[in-house]
Amino acid sequence: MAATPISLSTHCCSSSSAYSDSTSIWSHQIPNNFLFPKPRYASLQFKGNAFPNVVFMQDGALAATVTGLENEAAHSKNLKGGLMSVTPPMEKNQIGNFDANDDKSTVSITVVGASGDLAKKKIFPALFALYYEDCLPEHFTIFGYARSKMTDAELRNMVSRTLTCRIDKRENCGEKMEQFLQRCFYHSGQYDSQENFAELDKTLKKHEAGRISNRLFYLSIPPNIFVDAVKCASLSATASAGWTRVIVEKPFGRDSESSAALTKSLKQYLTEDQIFRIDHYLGKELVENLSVLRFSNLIFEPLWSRQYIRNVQLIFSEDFGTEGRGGYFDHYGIMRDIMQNHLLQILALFAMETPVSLDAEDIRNEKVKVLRSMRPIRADDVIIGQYKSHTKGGVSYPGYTDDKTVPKDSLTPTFAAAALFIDNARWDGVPFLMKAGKALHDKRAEIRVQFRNVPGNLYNRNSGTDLDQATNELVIRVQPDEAIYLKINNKVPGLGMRLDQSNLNLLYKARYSKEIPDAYERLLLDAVEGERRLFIRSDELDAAWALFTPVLKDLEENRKVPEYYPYGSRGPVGAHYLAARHNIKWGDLGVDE
Ligand SMILES: NC(=O)C1=CN([C@@H]2O[C@H](COP(=O)(O)OP(=O)(O)OC[C@H]3O[C@@H](n4cnc5c(N)ncnc54)[C@H](OP(=O)(O)O)[C@@H]3O)[C@@H](O)[C@H]2O)C=CC1
Ligand SMILES: O=C1O[C@H](COP(=O)(O)O)[C@@H](O)[C@H](O)[C@H]1O
Repeated sequence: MAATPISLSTHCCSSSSAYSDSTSIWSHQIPNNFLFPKPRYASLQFKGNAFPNVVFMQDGALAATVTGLENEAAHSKNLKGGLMSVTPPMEKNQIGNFDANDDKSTVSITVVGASGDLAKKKIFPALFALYYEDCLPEHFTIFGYARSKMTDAELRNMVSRTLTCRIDKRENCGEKMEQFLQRCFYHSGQYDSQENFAELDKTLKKHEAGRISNRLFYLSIPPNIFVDAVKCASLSATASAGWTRVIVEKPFGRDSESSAALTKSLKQYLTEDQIFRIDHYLGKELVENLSVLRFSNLIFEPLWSRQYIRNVQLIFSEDFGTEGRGGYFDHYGIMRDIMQNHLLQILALFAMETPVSLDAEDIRNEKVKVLRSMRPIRADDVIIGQYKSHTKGGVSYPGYTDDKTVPKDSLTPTFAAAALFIDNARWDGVPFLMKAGKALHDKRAEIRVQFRNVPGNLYNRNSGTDLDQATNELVIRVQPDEAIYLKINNKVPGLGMRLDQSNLNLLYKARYSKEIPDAYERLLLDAVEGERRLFIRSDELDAAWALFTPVLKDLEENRKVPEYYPYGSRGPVGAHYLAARHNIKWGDLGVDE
């Protein structure tokens, strides 16, 4: 039989082929004893065949689904039955970006700042979850690097206290934890010492045992030492044969100027492709789902414009203060901590045009375009607040400036609300309201899309229901209790004609029994796989800072005094005035919240 070109790609943990690294091989069939990287899925796209068939291979099984064929079951059976063989035989390490069964290469993940809060809280637990789900390559090692003196055993002890198992999968958890911890090591060193990084390099090499080394450095350190650490890692501990990547945590500067300077410094040592700027909100399930909702359902995209959408609200609130992080926070404030990154990233995904494909560069190109179409925020369109102490039920909650690491006269906002505008054909005149605050009455992150009213208002005439007050609203609740729900008007059952508003509700925990992975799991896996779709490109960052820098400068230079709100309240009343100026009511005040 003549050979048929097929392109083969692998991706982990999801049966949907949102992205892939492809390797073209010439073959007409695949051997039934071929080892596919467990539990990743491999998709084989046969080109030049009569039918557009895609074969998904799961857990090494030869076929789970064959789409595009008339009789899927029969073909799946045939494939399982061993009709397949590869000519020429394919090397295992030809698959995708890495092959979990690949004996020739290894991935070393170094958590720089391993003794810190984020490493303990998020990074090590996410790495364990990936290990638990068999998503890490066969040969991997995790290194903790920080100045603190620790032995491997002490690091393992520290890490073990933070690990938990998936609620829905507890089998072998203790065993898996033990195996994971045996892959964790510690190296103590300074962040600005090339010598210390050269020692780390030696230790990494020992563990890599002559395999092709791929290295991922996670900078979980304060931003003022990012460049030192990158310099030393790049000059003294770069992978010699494989790839070297660096995950950089926010903040990426405090304004356009400092962000550009940081990018310039990082690029002295790394190419843009090696820099993975993390915004963990992009790794959240419902934020990922935003594009799926828009681009895979016919009913939403046609409504996604100024023609039907009255306003969009991006809301973030936490029911605790800056506890423990006041020192960091005071230098940044809520607009830099939450709005300029997390909320703006969501806005960009929400408002961008349809990308050419789901490839990282196509998506990021669209995000940059929409960000560059936005108007820099005006000081008039921003209100700021700061929480003050409050006693409730005999418990007293501290004010922001009660934190010992915060100056007593600090004017740093812990709450802000802003109106943003996109000056393009799709969104002209539609207010995008953002609201973010700490020490509020609840914890939530959501996107609310308020639609325009129904023209004609037939039911007002006939039954006295004012539909102008009962417009449709689509809510994408990012957390907690992930959900997508749509408020619609319906008739109250009975002989009369009375209207009611109800929710069409997709509540994730009711629909899916599987636990939702933490954002850091997805992002770490993507970084290991070289998938950049959910990381911020430098031009995106520039565009984001261009929107916020002028207003931040204005507020700070004029020492604008924040509106004080009690700990645990709904925030400053100014947020309502701001919304009212745009003829809008915040959606999170309703009964469905
Ligand atoms: N914590 C969080 O929830 C979040 C953090 N981030 C970002 O992640 C990064 C790490 O955050 P986090 O873990 O909270 O930070 P930490 O303040 O806990 O610092 C991490 C480690 O860096 C070292 N370190 C701290 N201060 C200094 C200093 N002045 N000079 C040199 N080394 C220092 C310490 O290790 P040692 O002394 O052992 O060297 C410390 O354990 C930061 O960029 C932060 O902005 C982002 C989102 C959330
Ligand atoms: O980046 C940050 O995010 C957290 C909130 O993250 P979440 O995943 O718990 O919603 C916020 O508390 C912190 O101030 C900020 O730096």
